[in-house]
Amino acid sequence: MQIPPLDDRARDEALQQLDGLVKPVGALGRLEHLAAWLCAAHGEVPPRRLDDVRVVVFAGDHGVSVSGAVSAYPRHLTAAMVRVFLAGESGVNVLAREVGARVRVLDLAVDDPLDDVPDDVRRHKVRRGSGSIDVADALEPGQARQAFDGGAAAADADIDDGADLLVPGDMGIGNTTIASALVAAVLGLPAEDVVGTGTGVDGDGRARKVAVLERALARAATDDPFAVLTSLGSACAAATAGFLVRAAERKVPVVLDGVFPCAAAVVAREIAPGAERWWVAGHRSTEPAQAFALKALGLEPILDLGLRLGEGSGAVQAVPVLRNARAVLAGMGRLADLG
Ligand SMILES: O=C(O)c1ccc[n+]([C@@H]2O[C@H](COP(=O)([O-])O)[C@@H](O)[C@H]2O)c1
Ligand SMILES: Cc1cc2nc[nH]c2cc1C
Repeated sequence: MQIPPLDDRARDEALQQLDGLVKPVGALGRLEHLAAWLCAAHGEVPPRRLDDVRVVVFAGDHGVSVSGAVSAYPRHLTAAMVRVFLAGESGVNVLAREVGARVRVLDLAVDDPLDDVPDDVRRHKVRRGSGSIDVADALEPGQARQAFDGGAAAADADIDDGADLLVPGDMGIGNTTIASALVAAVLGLPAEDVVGTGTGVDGDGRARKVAVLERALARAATDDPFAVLTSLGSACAAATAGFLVRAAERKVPVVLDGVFPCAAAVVAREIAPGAERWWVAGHRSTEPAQAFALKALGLEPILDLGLRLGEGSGAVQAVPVLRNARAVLAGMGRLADLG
């Protein structure tokens, strides 16, 4: 897939202008790098405002959560949370409202008919629950591509509607096991290194997750990124990858969230090398797999608040920082004008 480059001239021009603002050189730290990144993405100095921010929460279930062994919470909470997102009462709904971002939820593979929710929510639904990766492929042949295209269509819809910035969110009991599997497979890491405690499992729970992952990694075909999504991923992981790649293709910056979107990003970069240049990391999650993913993508998280909620909740809190980065470059005076 062809990913457009960022504008290095705009980046250099931005860095030069930042050095000339009424402050010691470099005094705005990483805010300066973020401002220069936005200039490179927009191809202009200063960059455009980031007024229209959209979060898409990809929701789905996994075979690994049926036994209740890999999460601190039961599987039916995924469907229940879809209704909470629709009611505007989830963590990300509240945090997004504070920054004026819109949130929508898409059911890719929730194990519930959800026939009480608007049809639009289910328009990209691939199946009810992905397969249990320790014993079978997560997806049937063709479903990874179908979900990837659904995620790309979701990005297209928001971009066509005027989005300046996109945020992929996730909701799915068992998601941290799937995210760890993707990171381990793509980066060649052992299960023991990538598995975390997710929603809050104890030591035994974490050991069960490691065992599930070891069986999955021993079983799975991982020769290309779509094979990885099919064998170890999920409909949501494939959709998130499609969302990320399409945003990059259309030159719309993305703020990544926690472990699940970052794991999807590692796979998406295999599908579309260079797409990662269009993404920033919103925050550092508590999951080890996210740290490995960010390192591999060359991304440094903006915030580090110990969050482990998912949903896009960390990424939306980084949006004001990005807006501030643009504002200082656009609004501060110049040292040269002091005389
Ligand atoms: O974003 C993170 O890093 C993160 C860390 C731990 C848990 N979560 C959220 O919790 C759910 C997955 O946790 P688990 O324990 O069921 O794998 C899923 O809905 C995620 O959005 C998210
Ligand atoms: C209640 C709840 C809300 C969530 N949001 C994202 N993951 C979640 C997991 C649970 C259990």
